[in-house]
Amino acid sequence: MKKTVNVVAAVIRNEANEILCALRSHEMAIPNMWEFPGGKVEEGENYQEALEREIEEELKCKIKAGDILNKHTHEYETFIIHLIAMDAKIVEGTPIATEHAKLIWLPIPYLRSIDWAPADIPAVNKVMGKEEEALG
Ligand SMILES: Nc1nc2c([nH]c(=O)n2[C@H]2C[C@H](O)[C@@H](COP(=O)(O)OP(=O)(O)OP(=O)(O)O)O2)c(=O)[nH]1
Repeated sequence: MKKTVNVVAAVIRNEANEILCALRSHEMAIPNMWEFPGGKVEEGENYQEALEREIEEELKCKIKAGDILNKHTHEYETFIIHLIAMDAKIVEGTPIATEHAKLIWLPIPYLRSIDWAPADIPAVNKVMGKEEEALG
C-alpha cells in the first residue's frame, strides 16, 4: 500500500500582492518542479506549528501561519500526499533558498506560467480564483 504523507505548504504573500514560489532542486523528491514551501507534518504538531517550523528550517525566516486555503489529496506514483496549503505572512527576516534551487515572488496572474508539482494545482487555482473574486 502507498504511504500517505501530510504536507503543509505556505502561500506567502508580500505587500506587492506577489506569492513566494519555490523551485525544488534536482536533488529533492519531485525535482525541478515549483511548490509552495513547507514540508511534512511531524507527530504531535498542528498544521500551523509544522508550517512555521518548516519555513524557519528551509527559508531561514519567521512566518505566521494563517487560515487553511486549500486541502487536496493527490496520488503520486510512489506515495499519496495530503497537501494543506495555508495563508502565511513573513513576520521576521527575508526568505533564503537553502534547499530549493530558486525562490521567486510572482504576481498572482502569472502563477500558471511555471511548472507546479501536480499536487499543487488545486491550491494554485484557489489562489487565482480568490484574486479574481476580489477584483470583481
Ligand atoms: N513542501 C512542499 N512539498 C510538496 C508540495 N507539493 C508536493 O507535491 N510536495 C511533495 C514533495 C515532497 O515529496 C513532499 C514534501 O516533502 P519535503 O521533503 O518537502 O518535506 P520535509 O522537509 O518534511 O521532508 P524530509 O526530507 O525532511 O523527510 O511533498 C508543496 O507545495 N510543498
